[in-house]
Amino acid sequence: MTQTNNNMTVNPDLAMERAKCNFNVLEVTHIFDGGERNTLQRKKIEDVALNSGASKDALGEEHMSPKEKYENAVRKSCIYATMMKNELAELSGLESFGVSSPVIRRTADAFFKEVSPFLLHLGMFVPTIMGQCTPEQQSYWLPRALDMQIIGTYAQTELGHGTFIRGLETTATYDPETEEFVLHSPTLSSYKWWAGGLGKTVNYCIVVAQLYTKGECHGTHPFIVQIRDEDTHVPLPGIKVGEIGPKMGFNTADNGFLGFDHYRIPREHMLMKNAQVLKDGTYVKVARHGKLTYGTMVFVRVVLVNEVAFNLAKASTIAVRYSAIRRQSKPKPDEVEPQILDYVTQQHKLFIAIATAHALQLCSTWLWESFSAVLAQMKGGNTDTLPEFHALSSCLKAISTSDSAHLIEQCRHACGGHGYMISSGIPNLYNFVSATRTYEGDYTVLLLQTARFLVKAYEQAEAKKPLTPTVSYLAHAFSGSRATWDNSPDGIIRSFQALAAGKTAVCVTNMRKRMRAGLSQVDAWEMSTIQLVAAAEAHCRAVIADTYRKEIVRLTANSSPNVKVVMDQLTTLYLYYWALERTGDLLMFTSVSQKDLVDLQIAYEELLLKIRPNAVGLVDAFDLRDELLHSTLGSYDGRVYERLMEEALKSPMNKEPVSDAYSKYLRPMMKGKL
Ligand SMILES: CCCCC/C=C\C/C=C\C/C=C\CCCCC(=O)SCCNC(=O)CCNC(=O)[C@H](O)C(C)(C)COP(=O)(O)OP(=O)(O)OC[C@H]1O[C@@H](n2cnc3c(N)ncnc32)[C@H](O)[C@@H]1OP(=O)(O)O
Ligand SMILES: Cc1cc2nc3c(=O)[nH]c(=O)nc-3n(C[C@H](O)[C@H](O)[C@H](O)COP(=O)(O)OP(=O)(O)OC[C@H]3O[C@@H](n4cnc5c(N)ncnc54)[C@H](O)[C@@H]3O)c2cc1C
Repeated sequence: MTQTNNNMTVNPDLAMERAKCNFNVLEVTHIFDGGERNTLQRKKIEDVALNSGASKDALGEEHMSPKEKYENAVRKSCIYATMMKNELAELSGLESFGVSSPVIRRTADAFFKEVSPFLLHLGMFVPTIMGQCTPEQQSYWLPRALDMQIIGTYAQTELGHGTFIRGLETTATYDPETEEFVLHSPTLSSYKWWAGGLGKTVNYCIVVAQLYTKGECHGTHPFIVQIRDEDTHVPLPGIKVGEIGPKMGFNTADNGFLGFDHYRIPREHMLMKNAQVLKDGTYVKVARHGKLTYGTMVFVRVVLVNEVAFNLAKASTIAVRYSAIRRQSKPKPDEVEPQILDYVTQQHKLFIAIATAHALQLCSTWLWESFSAVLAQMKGGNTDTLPEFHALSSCLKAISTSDSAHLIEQCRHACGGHGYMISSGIPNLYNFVSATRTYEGDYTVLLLQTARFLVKAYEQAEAKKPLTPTVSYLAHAFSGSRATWDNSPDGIIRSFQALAAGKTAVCVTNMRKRMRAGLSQVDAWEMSTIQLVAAAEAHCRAVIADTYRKEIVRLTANSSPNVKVVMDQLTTLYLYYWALERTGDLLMFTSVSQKDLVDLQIAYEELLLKIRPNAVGLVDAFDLRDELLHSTLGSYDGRVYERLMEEALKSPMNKEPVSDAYSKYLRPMMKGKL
């Protein structure tokens, strides 16, 4: 039986859940939007972008051929880009449209079940122009790029190398005679590979290549390169470009390959903010830090934490709403089948997903603010805070993407068979987010970057030198005794820090032992990398836990009592969950006893029950319109079975009563005539 609510027919179980929610949902929405004003502004943007129906497809994307899917994605990208230039630019209060605004990103998702072929234009091409060009170069390129007169991408990765940027093979050799760079792909493995939009969409790209001048190699540098004619879109002579083929996801992103045959570009097309080549070929280093050319990657790593938090919020909304309407099994024979959300194991799967979406959302805002502070200092020529920020953004990118991918898959498990339907929305979310664990720096590789910083910080702590804020806890690593366990939130956070310090200490000790036994520093490091990755992960979990807790306490200082309670319950759940996931480590590095852990498990289970009545309210607070969810299982009205059937009937397979395959193959085979 269904119930009508605000002119909408709502599943009665969902209506009941909403009736029993005991906190003000809108208040929580405001917290995560950063205030009521932002919520109103976001809703206005969503109304303008989505109410016209321009985001809808006549035929579901999943039923289109690859070519149709791509063309449809370009069509909608153009509609959305035009909206951004016109209606949305003013509404979003952005000086330049689109660049990294989470609201604009969020709204754009309504237009694409997978991704826009313009993602790299806005996500990396424009940010590279902003971050790597001189003011003169910027004034030439930025207006054209922002106005979409040119469309670009970021072509760094090659067939042979993605992680090891210093190993890239594409060359850019300066010719002082003509004042040009000659771009060349000397081998098959030097072909650029993966850049989004490169296959068919863009006419420009940022190319990262080894710079040679006066016979000397100066390492990788970025160049802006035209690859297609601005009018006909035909690839220019000397350019070999195409699309790389079907992938697990990102199938509307036309990721491409690109090779150069002695292709010439003007000298001014080297992005010269951090290093320059003068007309006579003299190389001049401008930047005070050698890794500033990696700046766009750092920017995207920061953005990605927000991006995956948003996608996890979507998956948890779908799975929690579905779990409220789905009834299964009969543990008590005299009662009706329970909602699957009543099973404690289901709550264990789902509430950590909600808490993690909150934790990552708040960490992403905090990380963005830290990034702005680092950029402001660097503007004044001070790069002192960059190593700590690189270590921080690396581990947060690695852990947030990996945790989100894992939890999105867990949300799919929580939806049983129906979660496997494309129309549930979860497979597309998983395919998108699982890629984020690899691109923009692979998980292991980035955690090893953080580990480098941790080891150095540990050595500084050992020498009683001052420590930077995110690793200040390492100063307590030398007390000689195990950290005292205490199950208060602050106590658990201290234990997580003790765990990170303990793991780092083990790594340092083992590396020193191995070196004393004759291993080189490089080999001793390599042999310790499993533990170094674990130390960096532990550090990151301590940072996330600490930031989440502090931010929630700060943001709910003036909230109504029930909002305070439910937010406190979720942060506590997050801390208990990770303590229980790491019991072995806690036993190694803190004074926790077996009894403490048994008690903690019981406290965790009781907490799940306390959160249970508010579960639907908590996902409603993400305030994700149906257009953003793209889900038969997660829509606000909970008409799950009706939607599943409606979607099934749209399948082209159902257009004819008997498939052609019957007369072609089945019948002859069954009649013995094949
Ligand atoms: C509508 C609006 C839209 C907005 C968009 C919104 C959302 C979407 C967002 C994004 C777009 C979407 C999709 C993106 C698709 C994916 C794009 C890509 O993948 S682009 C390619 C990315 N590639 C990588 O990330 C490569 C990873 N590799 C590296 O980063 C490096 O090679 C390395 C692993 C870090 C090693 O570098 P290197 O060999 O040069 O350095 P080391 O010798 O190891 O270290 C020396 C030293 O330098 C420090 N360091 C390294 N990197 C940095 C850095 N970035 N910043 C500061 N410092 C750095 C390192 O720590 C060492 O220090 P020390 O220990 O002191 O010696
Ligand atoms: C969907 C998608 C979109 C992309 N878009 C772009 C784009 O627009 N532009 C662009 O330039 N690139 C893009 N990429 C490429 C992406 O940045 C790289 O794939 C990524 O950086 C990983 O590099 P790799 O593929 O070389 O992996 P590899 O480095 O070959 O990794 C393979 C394995 O080796 C391990 N490994 C590698 N090095 C080490 C090490 N030093 N220590 C320990 N383990 C190691 C890794 O952990 C991993 O398990 C995209 C990739 C994907 C999947």
